[in-house]
Amino acid sequence: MSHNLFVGCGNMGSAMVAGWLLANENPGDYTALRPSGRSVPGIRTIQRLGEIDRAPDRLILGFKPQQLRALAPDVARWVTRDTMIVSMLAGADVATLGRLFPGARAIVRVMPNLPVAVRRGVLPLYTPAHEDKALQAELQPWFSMLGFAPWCASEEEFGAIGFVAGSTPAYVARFIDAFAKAGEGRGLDPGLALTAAREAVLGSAWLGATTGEPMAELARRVTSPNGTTEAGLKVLDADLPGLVDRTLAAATRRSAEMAAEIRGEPLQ
Ligand SMILES: NC(=O)C1=CN([C@@H]2O[C@H](COP(=O)(O)OP(=O)(O)OC[C@H]3O[C@@H](n4cnc5c(N)ncnc54)[C@H](OP(=O)(O)O)[C@@H]3O)[C@@H](O)[C@H]2O)C=CC1
Ligand SMILES: O=C(O)[C@@H]1CCC=N1
Repeated sequence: MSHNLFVGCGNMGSAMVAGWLLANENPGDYTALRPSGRSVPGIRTIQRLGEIDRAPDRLILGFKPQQLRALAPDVARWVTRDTMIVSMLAGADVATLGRLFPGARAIVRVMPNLPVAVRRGVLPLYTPAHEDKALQAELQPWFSMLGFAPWCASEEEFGAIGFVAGSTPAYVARFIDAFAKAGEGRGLDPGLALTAAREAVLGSAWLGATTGEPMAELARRVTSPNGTTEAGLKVLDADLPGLVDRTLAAATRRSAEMAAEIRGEPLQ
């Protein structure tokens, strides 16, 4: 049994743990380091690395990217040739991770999103040893317990999928809230408006995933000629593609800034 040690297990680490436990993983195979002493439901939590009772096979970096350079020397002391580094740190590229953890068996990047907690996440994967089919075969079932876990051929592709999926739960939450607020503005009870908007988004994505049809076709099937949806889409279509593009561009810029900060380069 592999020992999976989270160094930092807050929002995202805890979501991953919840997903793995939901998939009937053995809680004894997971340990979380949280300096605050807060618990992670279902697994052992420690406050210092010195408290681990066995060497980790997979050491999962779950703290903030800005902490990487400060924490790496202490973490590296627990890395042997058998230890895999799994990094979920936005903006920390494999070259930087490789320099900080030179003795590791492998470096794997994952960019999960929050629905991993209910095993419906999107979690792109990248390793510089991506041609190593044995490594991929070893890890695929583990990550796939949490959702859609594609291996990326390049770090650029990994970054692009991460931008499409990693933050999307936050964007979708805003989208649902905007519809709920608009419903409230039209006299709906707030709870009813929120439930209706959330279920409509969930049902639409579910339907699209079930039929596999192009999103344009799904939209067409909703849109009666000269009906209400057509009138609404004329407004939405004028702004949404540009808005989404600017949103991802801002996240991409920030990721590049964070990568430079992590490498210790001065900000532009
Ligand atoms: N949130 C998200 O949706 C996503 C996050 N990520 C990445 O996940 C990582 C964590 O983000 P998120 O979970 O949101 O952040 P949180 O702030 O929720 O979690 C950060 C964790 O780091 C721990 N920590 C703080 N200081 C130390 C330290 N000195 N040593 C060890 N651990 C420490 C915290 O401990 P304590 O719990 O005790 O406070 C906490 O568990 C980031 O690198 C982010 O880029 C990637 C994809 C999506
Ligand atoms: O906001 C962030 O930086 C992290 C990475 C993707 C989602 N949350």
